[in-house]
Amino acid sequence: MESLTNKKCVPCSIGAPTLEPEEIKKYFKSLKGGWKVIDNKKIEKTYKFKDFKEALDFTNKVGKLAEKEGHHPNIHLSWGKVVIEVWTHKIGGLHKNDFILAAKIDEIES
Ligand SMILES: C[C@H](O)[C@H](O)[C@H]1CNC2=NC(N)=NC(=O)C2=N1
Repeated sequence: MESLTNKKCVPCSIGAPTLEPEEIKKYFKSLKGGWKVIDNKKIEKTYKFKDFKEALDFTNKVGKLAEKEGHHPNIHLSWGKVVIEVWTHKIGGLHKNDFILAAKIDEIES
């Protein structure tokens, strides 16, 4: 499968189907390590940093990426740590967009 980082998030409409478990497995395999699938409804990863400022810088870069992609994670910022959760709120589950965004977050140089 072509790298997810070469793809762009596309607007998805209400009522679009969520990914089936087999599809989730397929896209999950192409992500870097550290991601977890939660109840086949969302994906989550914890990033560690040396202090609050580095965690905040990373958070801001994720925010900029999300705005560019038009697809947004939940971001939990604390001292030395950022927890990223990704799912498609509009459909209440996972969409290919979530894996594209996750792959691009992993490309961010902290
Ligand atoms: C209008 C706007 O494009 C939509 O609400 C987008 C924004 N970013 C989004 N991000 C995520 N994760 N899920 C959505 O359903 C979603 N919808």
